[in-house]
Amino acid sequence: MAENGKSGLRQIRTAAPEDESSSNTVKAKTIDELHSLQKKRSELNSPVVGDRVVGLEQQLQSISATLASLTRDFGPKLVKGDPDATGATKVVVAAAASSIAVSDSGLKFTHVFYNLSPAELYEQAIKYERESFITSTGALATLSGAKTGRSPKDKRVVMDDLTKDDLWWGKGSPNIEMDEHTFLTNRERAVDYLTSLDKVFVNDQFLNWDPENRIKVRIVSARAYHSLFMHNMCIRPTLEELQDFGKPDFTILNAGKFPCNRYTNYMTSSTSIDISLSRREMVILGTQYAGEMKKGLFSLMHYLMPKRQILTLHSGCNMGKDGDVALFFGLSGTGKTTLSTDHNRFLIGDDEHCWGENGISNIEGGCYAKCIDLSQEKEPDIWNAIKFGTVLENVVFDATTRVVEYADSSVTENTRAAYPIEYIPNAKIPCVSSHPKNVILLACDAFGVLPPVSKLNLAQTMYHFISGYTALVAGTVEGVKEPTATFSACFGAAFLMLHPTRYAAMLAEKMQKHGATGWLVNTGWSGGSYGSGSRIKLPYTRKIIDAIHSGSLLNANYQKTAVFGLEIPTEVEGVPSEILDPINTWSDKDAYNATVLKLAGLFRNNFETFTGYGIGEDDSLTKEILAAGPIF
Ligand SMILES: Nc1ncnc2c1ncn2[C@@H]1O[C@H](COP(=O)(O)OP(=O)(O)OP(=O)(O)O)[C@@H](O)[C@H]1O
Ligand SMILES: O=C([O-])CC(=O)C(=O)O
Ligand SMILES: [Ca+2]
Ligand SMILES: [Mn+2]
Repeated sequence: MAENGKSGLRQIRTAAPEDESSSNTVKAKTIDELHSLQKKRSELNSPVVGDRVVGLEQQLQSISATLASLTRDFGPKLVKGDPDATGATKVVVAAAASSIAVSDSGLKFTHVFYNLSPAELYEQAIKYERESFITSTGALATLSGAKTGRSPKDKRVVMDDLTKDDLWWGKGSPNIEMDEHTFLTNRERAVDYLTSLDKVFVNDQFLNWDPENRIKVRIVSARAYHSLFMHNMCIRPTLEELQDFGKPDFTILNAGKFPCNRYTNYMTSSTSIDISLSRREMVILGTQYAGEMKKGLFSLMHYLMPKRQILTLHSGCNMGKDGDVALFFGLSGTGKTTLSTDHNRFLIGDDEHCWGENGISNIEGGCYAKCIDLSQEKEPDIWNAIKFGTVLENVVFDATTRVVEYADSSVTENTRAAYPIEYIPNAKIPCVSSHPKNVILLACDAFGVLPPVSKLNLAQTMYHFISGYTALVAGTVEGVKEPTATFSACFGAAFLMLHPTRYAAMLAEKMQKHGATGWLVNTGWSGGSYGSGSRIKLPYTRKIIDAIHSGSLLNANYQKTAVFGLEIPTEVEGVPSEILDPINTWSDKDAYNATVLKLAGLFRNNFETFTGYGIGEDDSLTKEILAAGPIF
């Protein structure tokens, strides 16, 4: 050890440099003054026209109206800005008619964080939400609490004059009825909770990139996590658009962890997600899972858009360099996000779209990718999107380095990343395209009997669209893991508002009109069911998708499978030919045949509920659709 002073350690200067009073010192006399130099007045927080601060007062009035209790004739007192900021000027005191307060709640202020930037939301999350951390790549890691997925059994819709005859109710429908009074009870509960807080987050944003059918949404929530999630997932308004925002078309009151009251009518758990289409409001009680907001708005679109002859799709969408467009339908976990995010194509969107007169438009401004087992090599674009601004839900990371361990499912299998769509380098902004050439139905078949790819005729496309099949492996519970079939009409029954055949009829009409080809792609098992076979390799699925896009698969040689009657190609470039007919990959052929029949039986049973409905003008298509199922 060098301790003799000649070791090369730098000398410590004790004397002040001679030029101390010159240009290297700050222009401040106190610490507060110094700090105040750091932040310039933000255009976003206080747009100024001339010497007048615009918008603020209107925004606060409007938000106060949003948060008004229905039993009092005025909204809460709102203040813009951070309650904890030192020397914060209470910019504008809003609303609350100058009545005399009759309860304590009328005396207090609630601070409003209006459309904060990601950086500000990070600071709020890190400071006040214990479960928030910055990962090694700059994402905001957080926990969604007790719920790590949606709660479809707690999703209710108000049955009233508007919805009674129009909506899909009863067996198979995701819309559990509730009455208006109960909705208002829950609404009041959410409002009282939110206004009892010192601060709430408010996002004013848009849905749908089609400018003629854009919907204005307001989201009021209690957590920076929720505000950043929606900032990423909805379309972000420009400053000008925000100033002209006016009244929202739809509002979400998200009380997050605050539960519903089990003594309230209809309540079967402490969670309730309630939609009133008449009031154009959604109330969330007892779940912090942010996907409820995303998919609640998707349900809304499933009601609003078909009224305008626009079809809503639970699908991804991308476009080739030559302008060819593909849709990717599929239930959760089947590959919409993974396969629509393609380095060689432009991304229109990964999950929710509209198909109207002029083509496809994305409903959202962001993507929501599954992260379990995410790898840089297999999904580079998604990997690289996980950076500053991205919300990472329920992932596990190294306590010191903050490096995320994507293989770890200790919190949940459903780990997720929510990022703005422009984080994908080849996203097409604005997110609109022409009509699709290919409609790809994705199924993750854990039984391992559906072919990796089949070409479908229109009737088959409709049969499989209405069936909405996938089979994932049941949970991660110890013991035997049997695949269970899931059928979800239109690959998104959980979000449908009208009867599935109404969407199916629109899809058939549009596919016919625009000459789109249907495909069924199995992204699940090959070589046996779950347990003996293995999941089809992602690079093979990508090759199959490439061949669909390029048009080469359209003209390949085909053969027909027994039972399901699917047309399968004999060759696909880059894919071993022997896997294209699944029977080749099973060593036990009897087991294969038995499994095909088992799955066919499940399809048939499921389709029985639809046999009484017609699709299209006459009954010819309906008959063809019924005949397009498995024959055995
Ligand atoms: N052959 C394959 N094809 C597609 N995805 C695969 C394949 N093999 C494994 N995977 C994995 O399956 C998952 C597909 O999930 P993805 O996020 O694309 O689902 P999604 O359809 O977008 O669902 P959601 O609607 O819930 O967002 C990814 O984790 C992906 O890595
Ligand atoms: O909504 C969610 O939680 C995830 C999703 O995209 C889906 O389930 O389709
Ligand atoms: Ca997705
Ligand atoms: Mn989805």
